[in-house]
Amino acid sequence: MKAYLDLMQDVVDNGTDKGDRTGVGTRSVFGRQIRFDLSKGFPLVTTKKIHLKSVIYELLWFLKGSTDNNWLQERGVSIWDAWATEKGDLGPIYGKQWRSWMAPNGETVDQITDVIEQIKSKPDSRRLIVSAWNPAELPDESIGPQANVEQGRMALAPCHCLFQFYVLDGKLSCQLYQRSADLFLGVPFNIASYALLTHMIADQCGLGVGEFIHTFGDCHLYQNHLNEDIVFKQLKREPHKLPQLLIKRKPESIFDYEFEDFEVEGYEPEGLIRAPIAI
Ligand SMILES: Nc1nc(=O)c2c([nH]1)NC[C@@H]1CN(c3ccc(C(=O)N[C@@H](CCC(=O)O)C(=O)O)cc3)CN21
Ligand SMILES: O=c1ccn([C@H]2C[C@H](O)[C@@H](COP(=O)(O)O)O2)c(=O)[nH]1
Repeated sequence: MKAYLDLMQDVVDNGTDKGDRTGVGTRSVFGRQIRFDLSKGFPLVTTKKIHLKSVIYELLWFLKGSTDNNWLQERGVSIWDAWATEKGDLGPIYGKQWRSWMAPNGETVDQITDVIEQIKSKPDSRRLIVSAWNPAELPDESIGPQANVEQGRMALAPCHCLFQFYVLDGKLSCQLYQRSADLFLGVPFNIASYALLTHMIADQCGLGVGEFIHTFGDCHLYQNHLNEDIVFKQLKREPHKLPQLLIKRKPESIFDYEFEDFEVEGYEPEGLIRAPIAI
């Protein structure tokens, strides 16, 4: 995970201090890319402990097409609590756009089913894309997350907003475009989530895994993470060897995986580093 630490150092060294929507303030760079060869191990950050359980349940929740925070809460996952309404609604965020994007004729598009079908039938296609960026359902920035949800809009605009697959020599690669990236808290989750998704889709399509390529727009460190207890503490740590992902079962479809199907072997991280989240 040296690439991740190098990117963090790059933002510290070359970033510009800049205001942002949350009012916390960031140090930010624009336009970066890191890549991981998924055949060499599972890219789970080792310089602090990552709560993989939250990552796995969040991905299964996206794949179910759910935007109901109660489903996550029932499984002990609280990462979306700050954006949900009292009833647990998050508006038409990722799960909705991935599985039931609203078409003008009133029908819905299941982008996940479609992209898997395309990977299987047309692996050379250059259109193997899933987009969560639906301008018609973006939040109104002048009001808060819950008020947006009450108006039928997304609680938060998609950060990991578009991904594309590529098949070569029997291996599946995935590239993500992330328009906005909270490098300390969000990005380790995003890397692990898309690496897991690539493994699952490769499994379903009878392919091996290639690379995960992570491309960033506004890549930032929040000002309240830029201190000796958080970012600089992590930058002093040496990355450990990567763990291996084991998928113990191949279900009928991408939508039938369960939490217990995944095991990560050999994960020996440094200790947890807590940090405040910008809302
Ligand atoms: N500012 C910000 N950063 C994000 O990364 C982010 C958002 N907002 N809003 C929407 C989602 C929610 N995500 C989150 C939210 C919380 C954690 C977090 O607190 N992580 C802790 C604890 C993990 C846990 O409880 O499972 C960590 O140490 O990683 C991570 C990602 C990612 N997204
Ligand atoms: O998966 C995610 C979701 C969110 N983030 C971060 C990126 C930003 O710090 C905030 C979103 O604020 P915007 O003003 O909408 O850009 O959340 C992330 O890193 N990963």
